Amino acid sequence: MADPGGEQRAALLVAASLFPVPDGVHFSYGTAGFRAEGSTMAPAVCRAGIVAALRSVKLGGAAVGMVITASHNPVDDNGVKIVDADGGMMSRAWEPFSDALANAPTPDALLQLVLQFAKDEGITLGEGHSAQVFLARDTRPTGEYLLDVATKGINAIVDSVALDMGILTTPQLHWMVRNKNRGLKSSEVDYFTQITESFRHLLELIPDDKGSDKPIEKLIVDGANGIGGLKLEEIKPKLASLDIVVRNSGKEGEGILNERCGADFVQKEKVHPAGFGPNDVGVRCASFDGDADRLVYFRIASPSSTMIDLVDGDKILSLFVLFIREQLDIVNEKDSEDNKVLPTRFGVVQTAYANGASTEFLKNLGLKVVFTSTGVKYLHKKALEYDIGIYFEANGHGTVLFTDEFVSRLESLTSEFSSKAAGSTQHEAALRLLATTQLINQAVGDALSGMLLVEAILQHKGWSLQNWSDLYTDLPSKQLKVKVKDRTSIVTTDAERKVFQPSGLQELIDREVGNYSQGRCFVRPSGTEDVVRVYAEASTVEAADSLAKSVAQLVERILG
Ligand SMILES: CC(=O)N[C@H]1[C@@H](OP(=O)(O)O)O[C@H](CO)[C@@H](O)[C@@H]1O
Ligand SMILES: [Mg+2]
Repeated sequence: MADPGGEQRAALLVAASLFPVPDGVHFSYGTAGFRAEGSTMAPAVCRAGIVAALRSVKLGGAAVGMVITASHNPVDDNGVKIVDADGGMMSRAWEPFSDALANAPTPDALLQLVLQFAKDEGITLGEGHSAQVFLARDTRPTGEYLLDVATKGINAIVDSVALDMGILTTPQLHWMVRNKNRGLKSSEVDYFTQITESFRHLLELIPDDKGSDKPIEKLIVDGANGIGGLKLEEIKPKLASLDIVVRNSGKEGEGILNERCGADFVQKEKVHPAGFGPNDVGVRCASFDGDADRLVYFRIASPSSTMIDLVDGDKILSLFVLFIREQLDIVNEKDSEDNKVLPTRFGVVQTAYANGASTEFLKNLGLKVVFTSTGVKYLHKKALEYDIGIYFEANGHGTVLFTDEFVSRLESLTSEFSSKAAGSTQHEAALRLLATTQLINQAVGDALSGMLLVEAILQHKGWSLQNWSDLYTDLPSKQLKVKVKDRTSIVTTDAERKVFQPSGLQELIDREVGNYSQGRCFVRPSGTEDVVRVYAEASTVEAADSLAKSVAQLVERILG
């Protein structure tokens, strides 16, 4: 490459020496970016800033994002995730470079890495390029400091602009980056307007003979003491058609971020979050995680127990699938199978953690369900292959993606209907689909926008949480973590559902599974923790527990 010049070299050397990597520390850009105890994150965050700015230069100055968050992890942790110009996760092709840069042992090593990478990628530095990086953080105490560190990293690429968007949910920043690069309105106010207006529109489109005439029942939202609750409080006045109470709202003094609350806690422990109790029995409740990109629903079953009936990501996916399919069927009602006005390739994407009963339910609807490895970046990429691609992780992260081509077909169809058949059922169904494309965050899973879509669909169908929950009954499942010497010695295949190495382990797992009715079990190394995860499903709680336990013992025995 052309020599970037002394100013650029000096800027990189200064940034690297400001935040050296301590001996013995190793950062790894995992499924959720870099994550560690917040006070140790500065070297990784600064260098992620350099990566983000380089990414923007590479993409001709398109906006790229950085979010300072550790999601559902404890309040003292923090992390950083890079958002690509399309609003999704950073291209996986850049992860090895991000890893190498975060761990560069000396300023000179860092400089050499950048120079080499810029050369390999054809990035020309120091020649009047432009780069812009949108920054956001969640409510963690180390957030402000790390945002400043990130800015220093971004500024180490000369002529880059770091734009602080403030304290936001992770999906808000993804949405802003996506919209900005599409030349669309991209401020936080625009985000709120879009989701609240499209929600209102969906409610207006509920046919008079549909929905329930009962008053809307209260919804209690667990904000995980994070940013999602604060944002929900902000838009509550615009959601007059909902009776929302926010608990663990993130307001000063209400509780500690993610501590015994939030979507991750609720989904994994299957008990109600802190701040909920016997008075809430039977009420429809939702839970966000700390950065509001996960959503689950639940209901406290009895005053004498902390146990809940969980409505997880798989059931949210099933509800969305039913609604969207119903609208598509109405739009296409008068057409023969091979001559539809709105032919649609509809794809449903899950991971191995999806409850087997949900997959069965979706297959019984005649849908093809495809599986990917764990992690949003895999699911999202797969879902992009369809006109409408819908994905969810059981833990509540997911969304619905519509191709631009599909949205423009839908737009022309709605204008055609409005001139020829205004107010017809077909016209209204097409408008509902269009409002859905506006409401759901197409950059990434979003608890706020996902919750509004759930609420709109429940009202449309006149359904209670019970009706929704009754779609199918989850198979009992159990997850365990096993600490081993080297988790990477497990290599999986078939979307992580089978062990490939060490050889022989899969056969032993199969033999165990064979002992259980409706048994299913898989093991995989976590991408975010130093553990091997074991997941088991069977026809009873005891059987699922026992299968998980036996397989965990196998893993321990073989991998130590
Ligand atoms: C079983 C489980 O919940 N795994 C989570 C967890 O990944 P692991 O690779 O399992 O540690 O964190 C990911 C990032 O948040 C999330 O995408 C994924 O679903
Ligand atoms: Mg999260």
